[in-house]
Amino acid sequence: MAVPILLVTGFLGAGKTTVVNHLLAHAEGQRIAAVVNDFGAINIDAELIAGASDGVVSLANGCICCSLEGDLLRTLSTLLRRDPKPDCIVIETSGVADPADIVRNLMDPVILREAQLETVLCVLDAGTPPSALDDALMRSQLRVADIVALSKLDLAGAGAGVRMREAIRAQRVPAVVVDAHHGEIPPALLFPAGACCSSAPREVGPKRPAEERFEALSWTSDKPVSLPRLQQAISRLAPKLARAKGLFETLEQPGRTMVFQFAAGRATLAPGDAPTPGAARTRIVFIAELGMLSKAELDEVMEACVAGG
Ligand SMILES: Nc1nc2c(ncn2[C@@H]2O[C@H](COP(=O)(O)OP(=O)(O)OP(=O)(O)O)[C@@H](O)[C@H]2O)c(=O)[nH]1
Repeated sequence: MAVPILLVTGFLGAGKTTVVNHLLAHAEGQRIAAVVNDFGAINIDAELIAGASDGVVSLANGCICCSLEGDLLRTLSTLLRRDPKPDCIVIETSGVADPADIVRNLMDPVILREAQLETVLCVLDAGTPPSALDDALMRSQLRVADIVALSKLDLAGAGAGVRMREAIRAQRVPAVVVDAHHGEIPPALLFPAGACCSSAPREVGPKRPAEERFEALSWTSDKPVSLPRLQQAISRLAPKLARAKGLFETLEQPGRTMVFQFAAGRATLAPGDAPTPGAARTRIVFIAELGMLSKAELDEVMEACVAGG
């Protein structure tokens, strides 16, 4: 019996890792292997996924729909040779990935013999302006989906779910639309029992030329950051950012890792796990549209956040 694959797509910061985390935390004895793809050079997502030490494979510094396509197939082959085999595999794409290309890559005959794409889930921030669904990348992420999960309904305000459903319908997206409060989606919806072998091969359109639209810039330091200065730095950088995320220690609370997230113009901080041995104390990835932010500007703004900066 082929191992079912769940492909999780969605725009930068939509809530994909949150969904994968919830799924792994509610695996109920299922062996779920996860492959996470970070567009930036630092594997932030792998560290943010529960139980990252076993079962989670990170592919960073590129996109599995184009530059890391071979790595994805090799990783899947390795996962499928594990003994015992995983019961299912989750692939979390980066927010800039075109899932149609990944679907095409998963049609590789060697992989197809043992693993089959079961469900494509697109996570969509319910606060996304409906006009943004006209964007070519978002449209591609929605079109290939079997299920669209609306995230951040708690932030989007009354009526956002209804408005978003209408906007999705207007795009003629045939997917089922569900609410995902903080990543909560019933696992049975994502891996319907016994459905795998019966699913028909998917049709994928012609390959689109890779569009270099975003770039990821990393900033690391072995020093902890000053929290107020970091807040100032993020306010300065925010207008230029599409997404940022990172792990760091603060001067105010040394020895504790904080998780920083910036998505859809909103920044949050939360306590993280214990510091990772051997990793830099501060690791932040910034994603911006090409040409919006230079490394020199980023370094200048961020260096002011560390002790003595
Ligand atoms: N309030 C609220 N926050 C959410 C919800 N879902 C996700 N988030 C937050 O949104 C931010 C981005 O979520 P992620 O799950 O990291 O998003 P992502 O799509 O994996 O991001 P990339 O992989 O960088 O594209 C994090 O701060 C999450 O905690 C939700 O339903 N409600």
